[in-house]
Amino acid sequence: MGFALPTLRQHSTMVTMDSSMRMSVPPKEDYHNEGTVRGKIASLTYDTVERSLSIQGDSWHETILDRNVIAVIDGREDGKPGPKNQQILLLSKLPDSHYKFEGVQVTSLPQSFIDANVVSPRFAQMVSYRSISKGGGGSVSSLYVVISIGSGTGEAQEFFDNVVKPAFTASGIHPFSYYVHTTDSNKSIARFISAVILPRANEGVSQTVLLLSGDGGVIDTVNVLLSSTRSRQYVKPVIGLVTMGTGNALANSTGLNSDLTRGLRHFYRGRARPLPTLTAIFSPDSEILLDEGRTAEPVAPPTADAGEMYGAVVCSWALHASLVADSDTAEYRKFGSQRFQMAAKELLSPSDGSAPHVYKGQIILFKLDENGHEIRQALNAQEHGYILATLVSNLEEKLAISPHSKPLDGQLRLVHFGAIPSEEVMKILGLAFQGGAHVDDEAVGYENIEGIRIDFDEPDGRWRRVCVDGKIVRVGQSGWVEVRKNTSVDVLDIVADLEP
Ligand SMILES: Nc1ncnc2c1ncn2[C@@H]1O[C@H](COP(=O)(O)OP(=O)(O)OP(=O)(O)O)[C@@H](O)[C@H]1O
Repeated sequence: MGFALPTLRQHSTMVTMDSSMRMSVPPKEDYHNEGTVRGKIASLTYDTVERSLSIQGDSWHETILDRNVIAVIDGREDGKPGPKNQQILLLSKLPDSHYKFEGVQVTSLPQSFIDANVVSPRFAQMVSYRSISKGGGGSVSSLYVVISIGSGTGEAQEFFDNVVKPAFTASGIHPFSYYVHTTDSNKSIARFISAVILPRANEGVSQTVLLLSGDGGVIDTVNVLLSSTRSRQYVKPVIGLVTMGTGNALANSTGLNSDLTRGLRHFYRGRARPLPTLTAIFSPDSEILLDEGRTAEPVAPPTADAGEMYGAVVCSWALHASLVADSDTAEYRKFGSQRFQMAAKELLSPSDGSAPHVYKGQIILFKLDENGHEIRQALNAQEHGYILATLVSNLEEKLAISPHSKPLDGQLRLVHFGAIPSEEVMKILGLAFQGGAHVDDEAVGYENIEGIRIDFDEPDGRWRRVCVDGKIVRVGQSGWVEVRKNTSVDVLDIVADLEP
């Protein structure tokens, strides 16, 4: 045949100890096989340390990294002799930041490579269900794709066209078998969830929604589902997330962004897991700020005593809420996640030469004692700089605001510090970008909480702004907010490929 075999490397991790503590080397075909790639004969070697597949052909060589692989589709067991046809769903990033998808046809992949990349049983079941449902027409269609064209820097449509759609087709999910919703306003996702997903979930239909969005798409979904009446037959929708946002806190904290597939690998390989959420209750005259703060609408319905909002990421006041609010303009958004640091600098060293604001209010923490009973603990300080309760570890890829948080662990944690000099604040925020080292700084408080209540003592509404997952609420004069993690309601699952 005339093609050179690659030199086999010694795979240290492939050597294991059996029960009698003798060295046991797995069979060679676990990580090395002779097969074909794109119809050409090749020698395939999987390195489980580097997580890379080395392909040696007659006069060519190629390396495929797991982090570029959306998934492997293993051939069907049809009982026929000969090698199984398999497919590697491969994503490459081109130099101009565009993506190229290829369904690489192969045979005889090493078993260790298949094991590390094969689609999950959940995904395989979704595909086989669709193939027997005659195209998913009528009432059987339960897969939806939402393209949020306003997220991040506007890549969602192109990513769907160039990657998601062809990857779906290659895996047996044909365009006629799922429904695509493209956003046309900032209310689009909420309306879609409310009009399509919620009624069917209440009828007991299982549904999967792949969101191409930032955190916003998930949060809109959480808000519709938690604020609506759910029937006894309610079946939690399963959400997949392809990360297209600016901060992508949820994705970065859940590991969805740890490969090059923008979360698509998790959708193919992950399990559905409950998404932890929080509820923020606001005093009656609080308003959600819209259109860069130019307009506002009440949080509470007209006759209600208080208004509720729901989140899956963060609820904050003081510096964090102010910088999120100030940076939420078309002008700032052009700078991507840099916008937060730019707004923080302006708040800490105002360009008009004034001193940074000292935030005033009374804070009570809700905690559990050793018997699991709730206790209330007032913070001694009346003056604050930073108050942030979060369910996630990372607000941005490198901003580890709560380094002890584990993916989807459901623990609400408070990060806080008082009215300290701006230089010290900058130092603390800098440490947060260094693996979350700020939580060891003596000026910073970091603790597990069940919830928090803030009674504001701020005459100017600008300093009563609270952030719930990026949305800004201006609390009414002498108003309050009470935030709690949701322990008894569980309205949706998110797909993530995590360690069991
Ligand atoms: N077609 C559209 N027209 C107007 N607004 C849109 C449209 N599509 C999406 N939006 C809005 O754009 C915003 C995008 O938010 P999303 O969270 O998805 O991205 P992001 O803010 O860039 O990222 P992150 O929240 O992760 O930082 C949402 O408020 C959404 O409702």
